[in-house]
Amino acid sequence: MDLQIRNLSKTYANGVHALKDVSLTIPAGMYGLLGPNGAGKSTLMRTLATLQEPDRGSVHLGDVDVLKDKERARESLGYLPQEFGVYPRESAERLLEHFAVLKGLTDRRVRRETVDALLHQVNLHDVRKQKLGGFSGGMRQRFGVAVALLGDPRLIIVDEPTAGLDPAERVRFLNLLSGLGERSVVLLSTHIVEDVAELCSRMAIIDRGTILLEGEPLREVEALRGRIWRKVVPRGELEALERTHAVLSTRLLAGRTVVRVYAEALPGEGFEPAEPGLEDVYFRVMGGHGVSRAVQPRLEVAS
Ligand SMILES: Nc1ncnc2c1ncn2[C@@H]1O[C@H](COP(=O)(O)OP(=O)(O)OP(=O)(O)O)[C@@H](O)[C@H]1O
Repeated sequence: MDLQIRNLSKTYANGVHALKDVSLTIPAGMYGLLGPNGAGKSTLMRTLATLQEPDRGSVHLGDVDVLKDKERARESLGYLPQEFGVYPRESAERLLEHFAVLKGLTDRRVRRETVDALLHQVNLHDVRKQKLGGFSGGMRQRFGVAVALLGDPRLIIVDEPTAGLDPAERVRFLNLLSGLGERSVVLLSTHIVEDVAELCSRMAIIDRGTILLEGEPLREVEALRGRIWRKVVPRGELEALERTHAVLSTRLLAGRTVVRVYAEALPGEGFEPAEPGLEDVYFRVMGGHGVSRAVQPRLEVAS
């Protein structure tokens, strides 16, 4: 069962063209949707989750027409939004039970077993009697996953889940997600490149409503092997270098600037070959799209 997205377009009332003819085929497994803020990720996620309408296009999950048959689609859907409100005075166990009733788990025994298993799965069983108001950000996110997993969904949508989590919570949360992707489509939307690099077997990069790249992270990284170079440069030289080289990214390291450059062959004196990473793929694809950021990647090479 895969998710087929065809020619989705959406323009908001204020004229923002948030999705421009987006088509993707997403197989079972972890799929990363990567893009900067405002790229259109949430618009796409909310559309797939049947929470808003596109202007054009179609979405099929297996044989379910998601946009036309929303009721059926919702039965196979689990959605973890960027932020969700919880009832702070309820315990994790009680609130999950409540959501289970809403999801149609009416048999008391089955419901209890399901809730119990989910609390174990997201590692909240020990704290199931505690009030959600006292939970950390990571615990809330894991509770959100338990809610999203009710009813054994075929499509799990997770929108920007690791923003605001501390490193230990993040690792724990990503491990939890990676266990889900075997039978279902798990769609992870994020602006954090490492989340995708660590977890996803396939991915797409989106910016300004357009898919810029679709593929396998490992393969895309390998394709850059031998073409990524690094150099430590004094501050004053950076600007000149950016005019003559395809600078992908710069990073401050102990007061000096480390520059990463894309080039088919040794780009000049003082450069050394660097191990390519998904961040290089990302910056290379984003280059030339006029993204405003402190360091603007430039791909044109002056003659
Ligand atoms: N309800 C809305 N009305 C008008 N414009 C909107 C609305 N929702 C989103 N937008 C605009 O559409 C574009 C895409 O937004 P979207 O939230 O889908 O991006 P995103 O990739 O999820 O970014 P973020 O990580 O910031 O949420 C942005 O320019 C945003 O300002």
